[in-house]
Amino acid sequence: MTALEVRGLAKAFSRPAVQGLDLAIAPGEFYGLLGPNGAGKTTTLRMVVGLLAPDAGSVRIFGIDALADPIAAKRLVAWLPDEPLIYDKLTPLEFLEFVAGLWGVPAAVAGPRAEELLHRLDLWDHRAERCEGFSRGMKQKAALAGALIHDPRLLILDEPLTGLDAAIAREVKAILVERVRAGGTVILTTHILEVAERLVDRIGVIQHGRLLAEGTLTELRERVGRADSTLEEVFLDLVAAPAGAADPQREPA
Ligand SMILES: Nc1ncnc2c1ncn2[C@@H]1O[C@H](COP(=O)(O)OP(=O)(O)OP(=O)(O)O)[C@@H](O)[C@H]1O
Repeated sequence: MTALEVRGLAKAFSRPAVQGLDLAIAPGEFYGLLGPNGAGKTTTLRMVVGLLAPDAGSVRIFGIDALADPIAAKRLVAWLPDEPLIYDKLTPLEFLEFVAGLWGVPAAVAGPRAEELLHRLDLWDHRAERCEGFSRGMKQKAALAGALIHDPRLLILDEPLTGLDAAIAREVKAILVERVRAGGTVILTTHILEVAERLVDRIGVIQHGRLLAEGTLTELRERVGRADSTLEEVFLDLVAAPAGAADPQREPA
């Protein structure tokens, strides 16, 4: 069973944003979705987590049809948007208590988990302060703690490291890697290609709402014929190539 299976996903606003996208992500995989600005990454993920209705296609989360049974699918997923909203009249502890309640996590489980998350994310000393006075990075950390409080099987994060200082970014990366090692599935988007290069198992590159290339870094390097190059070089080659040119298995049009 896949953790996430997307088939023929499509969404148009004034122009097509996602065009017949297929993705299959295995349980325990750390997957990076990359693409230039406006490629359709956020639109794809918003459809996956049920915040946006697709025009066409299907989404399965651990075998559950997310369009037919959105509540069952959503129970397995946490979504951290790039600009998360938190209830900033609450303190981080109150926020986590509130979010845990929404997920039906028993207080005896949520309490210690909240404490651990706040320690790890360096928010413990601020646990009794209202989030409204927090910096952008602190709010982002509180939101990440909220995403982890119900211990989701599939964690989806949109640009999770933007705005975080180096120490916290490292801690967040460590938390994500630990989740994957423990069998969790993590999908993230990032423009920080060094992050993707070091963290993820597999990379999907999308452009104009279509999957341009997918594979491990080694596979992507082979595809563009650059054995020792960085992901940045591979990525720039892929997105600069005319459609189909980077794929040796594809017949020229
Ligand atoms: N709510 C919306 N209304 C109209 N157009 C939208 C909406 N959301 C996204 N789009 C358009 O869909 C396309 C894909 O946007 P999307 O945000 O998915 O890209 P992205 O890959 O996440 O980009 P970025 O890296 O800049 O965050 C863009 O052309 C964008 O302008």
